[in-house]
Amino acid sequence: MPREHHASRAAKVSTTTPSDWKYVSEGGATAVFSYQGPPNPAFDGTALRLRKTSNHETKNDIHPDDPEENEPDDPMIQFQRDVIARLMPPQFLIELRVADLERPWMEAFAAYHEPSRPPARREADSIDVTRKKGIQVEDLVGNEGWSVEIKPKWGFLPSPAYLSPETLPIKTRTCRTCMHSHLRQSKGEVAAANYCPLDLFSGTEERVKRAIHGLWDSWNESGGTINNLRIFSGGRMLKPMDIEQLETWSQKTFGTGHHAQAELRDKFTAALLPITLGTSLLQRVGALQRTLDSFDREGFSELRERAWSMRPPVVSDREQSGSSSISDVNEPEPTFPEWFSFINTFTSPDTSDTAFPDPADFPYYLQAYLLSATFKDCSVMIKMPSNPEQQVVVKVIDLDVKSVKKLRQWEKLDQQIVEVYSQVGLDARKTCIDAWAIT
Ligand SMILES: O=P(O)(O)O[C@@H]1[C@@H](OP(=O)(O)O)[C@H](OP(=O)(O)O)[C@H](O)[C@H](OP(=O)(O)O)[C@H]1OP(=O)(O)O
Ligand SMILES: Nc1ncnc2c1ncn2[C@@H]1O[C@H](COP(=O)(O)OP(=O)(O)OP(=O)(O)O)[C@@H](O)[C@H]1O
Repeated sequence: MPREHHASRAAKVSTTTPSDWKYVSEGGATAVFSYQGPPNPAFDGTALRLRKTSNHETKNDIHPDDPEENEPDDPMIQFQRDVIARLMPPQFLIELRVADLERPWMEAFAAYHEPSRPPARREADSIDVTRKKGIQVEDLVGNEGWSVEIKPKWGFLPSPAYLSPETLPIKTRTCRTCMHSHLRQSKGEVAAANYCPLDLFSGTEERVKRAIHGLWDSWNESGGTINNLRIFSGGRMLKPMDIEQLETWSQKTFGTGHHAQAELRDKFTAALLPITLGTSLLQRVGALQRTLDSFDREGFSELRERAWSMRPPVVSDREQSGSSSISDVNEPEPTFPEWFSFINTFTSPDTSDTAFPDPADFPYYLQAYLLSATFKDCSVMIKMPSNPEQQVVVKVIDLDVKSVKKLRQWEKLDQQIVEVYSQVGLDARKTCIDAWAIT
């Protein structure tokens, strides 16, 4: 059983003022603010990660029904401690502390920081002022020096074992992220179309260099709006069109301010390449993504169907919900004791890949699939030293628990990605090479 859980707690954030915090950035679920107030050992060098709430619909939240008065700690904290920490060396993880929040302070905080948020995000969601708990984290951007954030996405090609004859030639040639970028472009959306994660995960100099070039080019072409690459300098996110800001960063970092874009890209790549090649973090993330998702979405859906068909013929959830497809009904969210037992099995030396998974073991494979999704969506933060005494810091962030409520969405997205890519002519299809493919 998991140990009794007592997460460490942050000092009272309501003793700070909203203006002591500076907006850093945000993702789909949370927004992050760096402490920049008066010197205070309880907050210096830390950031606050706050949950957001959709302006339009209920989010795929794992604990939406908890009464407000006994809101649990953010599940990410226990998930990192009991699950992620069993798979990731500690040097790659950041400390997470519970930050107690108070409604009036949250309201003032959200109102103060709203103008700093990107318009598209403001339209979609808001800081959830009803939350009583946030997370205080080590600030990887800070006020000095510069940091790079890479969201690598999916670093592997699926095993062909469970693919349909129609999708097999497509999915084993072009990686999911490159196909997803194509889908986004076909819808007129921004995408990192010059970047292939299989290059980044390859571990070979030429290919990693190509991946960093691709990230830079997409960052540049998208006006810095892609989420696969973010560059921070002096606590602010750099934007390629802000020439003055770019020149200041270049001056401080590379000793000369004025560079042609290609020259700046080369300097950026030269700084990042040895770090990317020298860390074992990417290989570990890629290996976890791959081993936890060993049947692809298609094999997983088939296993799920078979598991449902084996259930006793009582009034099924499907009938109760009036639904005709299992895709519309969810299994319960795994509990922490279940996660604990999963990770024991997964890390056990006796666990071997089975060629034909038993549908009776579906709960295990469901957890594996959810955990794979966490690693497919995480980001790598690289904090460059701001003086010769410091070392480069490489951390993995955004290791949230994924919800079973996303299964249907993942199924639909997978189908759509392949369907749209199947319309690309054979000659125009990208060939992505998986350096770590299990043969
Ligand atoms: O499905 P994907 O691959 O597009 O990933 C989603 C991300 O889109 P991306 O492709 O990285 O731009 C998406 O990122 P953005 O909101 O687009 O920055 C989220 O990370 C989302 O996770 P969650 O809903 O916040 O838990 C991610 O959803 P999950 O698939 O991880 O559930
Ligand atoms: N420890 C940190 N220090 C500095 N900045 C951070 C830190 N953690 C996160 N950030 C910034 O805040 C952003 C949002 O955080 P995070 O990725 O955890 O949110 P999310 O909503 O779960 O993202 P996603 O939608 O990608 O799942 C990150 O992309 C990064 O730019």
